Formats: sequence, C-alpha cells, structure tokens
Amino acid sequence: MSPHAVSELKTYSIANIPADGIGPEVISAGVEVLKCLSEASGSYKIEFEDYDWSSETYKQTGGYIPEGGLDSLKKHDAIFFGAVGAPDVPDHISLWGLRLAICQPFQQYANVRPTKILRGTTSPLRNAKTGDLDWVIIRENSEGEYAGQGGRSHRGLPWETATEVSIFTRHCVERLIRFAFEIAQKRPKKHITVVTKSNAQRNGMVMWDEVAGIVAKDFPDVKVEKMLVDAMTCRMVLQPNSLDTIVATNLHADILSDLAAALAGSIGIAPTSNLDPTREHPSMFEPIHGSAFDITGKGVANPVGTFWTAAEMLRWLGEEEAADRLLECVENVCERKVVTRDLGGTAGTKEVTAAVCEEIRKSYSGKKVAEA
Ligand SMILES: NC(=O)C1=CN([C@@H]2O[C@H](COP(=O)(O)OP(=O)(O)OC[C@H]3O[C@@H](n4cnc5c(N)ncnc54)[C@H](O)[C@@H]3O)[C@@H](O)[C@H]2O)C=CC1
Ligand SMILES: CC(=O)C(=O)O
Ligand SMILES: [K+]
Ligand SMILES: [Mn+2]
Repeated sequence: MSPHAVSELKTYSIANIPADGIGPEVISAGVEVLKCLSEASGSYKIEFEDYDWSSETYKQTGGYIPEGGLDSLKKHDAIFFGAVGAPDVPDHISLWGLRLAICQPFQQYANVRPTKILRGTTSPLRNAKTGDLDWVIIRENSEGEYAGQGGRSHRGLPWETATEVSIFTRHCVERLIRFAFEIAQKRPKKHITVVTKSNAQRNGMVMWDEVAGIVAKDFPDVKVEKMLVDAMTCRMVLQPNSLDTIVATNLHADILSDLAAALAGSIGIAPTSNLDPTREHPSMFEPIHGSAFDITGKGVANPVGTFWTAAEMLRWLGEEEAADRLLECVENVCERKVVTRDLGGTAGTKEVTAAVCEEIRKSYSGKKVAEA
C-alpha cells in the first residue's frame, strides 16, 4: 500500500488502562480482537498506547495517576479500561484513585450498560430466550450516592459517626435523563422505565421523578413508566420482556446492572460505556465486572464483556459497521459453544479470543462460518 493510501485511513488513538486482577487478561484479549478487526476490515486504523496505572503503581508511588496523567489521556480518542481493585488495597482507595479519578473530571456522566441474552447462551431464567431480555440501563455516573460527600468523626469510638451524603443536582439529573430518553427513542420499543426510590427517599428521588416528567414532554413518542427500585428487581426477574431502556441513579443502576448481566447469563458478558456526551473529553469503555481476584491468572476470565465493550467503543467512534460485525462474530462463537466456564463451557480466555479472531477473518473474507 502506498503511504498516500495509508494516510487516508481514519486512525483512532486508544489509551489502554488494563489495571488490576483480570483487567490485563481481558484487555489484552480485547486489543487482539480490535487489531484483528481493523486489519480485516481495512477501512480504518487503530493505535494503542499502554498506561500501566494500577494498584501496583499505587503501592510503589502512593498514587494511581501520575502528575499530568489526565492531560496525557486527553490526547486519545477513547480509553479502554480493565478493572481496578486489589486484595491488599482498600477498595475505596483503588476505585477513587483510578476509575472515579477519570470519570469525574472527564464528566463521563452517562454510563451506558446494554445487556441481552447472546445467541448460543442461556439465561438462568427458566423461560427467557435470546430476544426476551434486551435492555439498556443508563446509570448516572457523576454524582448521586457516589458523589464522595460525607465524613467520619470520633473514629473508633462507640459514638463514631459516618455520613455518606447523596447529591442530586437538577443540572446533572436532567442531562442524564434527557440522554436516556434519546437512547430510548432510538430503540424499536421506544419505552423507558424511570427507576427511583421516591417513597422512602423523599427529596432527591422525588426531584428525579419530577425532572423525568418534564423531560418526558419533549419525547411524546416514548412510553414512560416509573418503578421503585425494590419492585424493579422482581420485574427484571419475572417479566424481562416488559422492559427496554432503564434509567436510574449511580447506586441503583450499579446494582441493577450486575443483576441484569447475571440474568442474561453471566457478569462476564456485559459492557459499560462511561460517556461524556459533549465529547469534550475522551469517553472510557470497560467491561462491567471488577478485577475478580478469585480467578485472576487462571486464564479463565470471560473476555466477551470486553469484546462487547470494544464494539461499543467503535460505535462511539463512528465505526457502526465494525461494531455490529464484532458483536455478530462474538455471538457466532458463543453459538459454536466456544465459551468460558461461567457460561457453562470449558474454553479459556485465549481460546475464545482466537475463535473470535478467526470468525472475524472469515466474516470479512466472505467465507461461510465454520459448521463445526
Ligand atoms: N469498574 C471497576 O474497575 C470495578 C472494580 N471492582 C473492584 O473489583 C474487585 C472485586 O470486586 P467483586 O465485587 O468481587 O466483583 P467482580 O466483578 O470482580 O467479581 C464478582 C464475581 O464475578 C466473577 N467474574 C467477574 N468477571 C468475570 C469474567 N470476566 N469472567 C468470569 N467470571 C467473572 C468473579 O470471578 C467473581 O466471582 C474489588 O476491588 C472491587 O472494588 C468492582 C466492580 C467494578
Ligand atoms: C465500581 C463499580 O462497581 C462499577 O463501576 O460498576
Ligand atoms: K471494569
Ligand atoms: Mn458495579
């Protein structure tokens, strides 16, 4: 290929932050698949820069992100994140030191969590088949219960007092709910469920419901309903087909989305996009799961959540066709039963990755999927 032809291809610059536990295992799998996809498609290029920020860095230097680190992230088109958390670092230090230290200043206020029962996999729900559970959960990602407000006094004494203050600002609630309605409007069902706990939490949650009511007026074609979060857990389990787009607070949606992933088959399949919808900052893409100490280093981590995450990252960058094709290939591999043990299979991370790469190459070469 002439240098001229190369320069015409769109090139995306990705910052990899694999971080802790199974993070490096699934991110290296994701990078392999993304490289394979861009090479096979030939229609865009993708470049990666590795950032070794992790709990190891923290233990050695006292910090997760070095001086000027956020500025260097800003030069990338997107961030591909693994998971943060180590057995010998308190979880609140690791989470605030890395993930939240990026999400908050970059105003990645919309956390998008699609879930579905992938072809070839089974849901633990007796009657749910592929197509019966197809949701997107929109999680507030900048404030709420994870605003970081509060404190502790009288440490260690019997009258020790700790507060964890939830912050709900009209500005942040409205921008998030509006974003969620836009997503709902683009999906075939045009249906949104606004989840709160506005019976017991009588201030912030009541404001959520009110703001949702106002925003809803701008989306007359979207069917809106309200649910309390406790009842929502029952609805998700018993009537998965009755839900589509779901919007909820930082804490509520964090919990509901782990449940959603498990109901679809495994926490190992679900993706997360931490979006700055204004596109002022790069957005960050990660599998929904954490660093999974119990399976770290065993080669059994399910990379599918990271592959789906990679697809969502490409979609955000404008590569719709490649994103759809990647997910299609992942589902074909699931259908061939090349799956990790959390999905009932025996394959390891590497075998699933190799199978997805092979499927991608076949897909682009126009060959029929192996009947194997
Ligand atoms: N965004 C992030 O970086 C997140 C970080 N964490 C951190 O991760 C650490 C562990 O947290 P946990 O509560 O145990 O949640 P976790 O998601 O790491 O693990 C929960 C269970 O799911 C399994 N699992 C997770 N991902 C899997 C995969 N890809 N394939 C197969 N099985 C998988 C694990 O083996 C474990 O049994 C903590 O330090 C926590 O703070 C937790 C959630 C998100
Ligand atoms: C920290 C966590 O659990 C999450 O981002 O989902
Ligand atoms: K993660
Ligand atoms: Mn979570």
